[in-house]
Amino acid sequence: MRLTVNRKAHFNAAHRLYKKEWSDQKNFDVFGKCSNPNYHGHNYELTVSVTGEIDPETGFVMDLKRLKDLIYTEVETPFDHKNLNVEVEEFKSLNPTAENIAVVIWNKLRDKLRENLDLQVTLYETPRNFVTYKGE
Ligand SMILES: Nc1nc2c(c(=O)[nH]1)N=C([C@H](O)[C@H](O)COP(=O)(O)OP(=O)(O)OP(=O)(O)O)CN2
Ligand SMILES: [Zn+2]
Repeated sequence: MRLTVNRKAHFNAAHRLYKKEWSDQKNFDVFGKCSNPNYHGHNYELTVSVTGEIDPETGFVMDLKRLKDLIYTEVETPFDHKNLNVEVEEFKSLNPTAENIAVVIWNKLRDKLRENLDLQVTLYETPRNFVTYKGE
């Protein structure tokens, strides 16, 4: 019997969607207002979902306190109140779209979870724009 435990988190961050090889006009044509050279911010909402068997001894799929601490260390501390393009190593050479941010978060958390647990991340960039990634 496999169940999913979920933990929500949030972070505020600035970004700019652009390709450095392109002119500001071409970036605007492709990425619109999110290519503003002076950056802009989002209130990102994250849901991390971990699926596995219930441990008969603890009754846990995974200790949600440990999941909370992992998200804090791997996501909130490095991303919250940061300019993603400028201050976060992964996005110095990777466009910080919601898709790419979700993949980076998934990879960071995947490394810290037991192999028999499945992981999905859902990232809201705005209240109406969100992406999901489960490593496929
Ligand atoms: N596939 C993607 N498309 C877009 C992304 C993205 O990360 N992946 N990002 C953006 C912008 O960064 C931003 O998310 C869009 O902002 P906006 O259009 O203002 O979105 P809203 O939901 O706030 O817009 P409403 O008009 O209020 O619905 C663009 N595309
Ligand atoms: Zn944006």
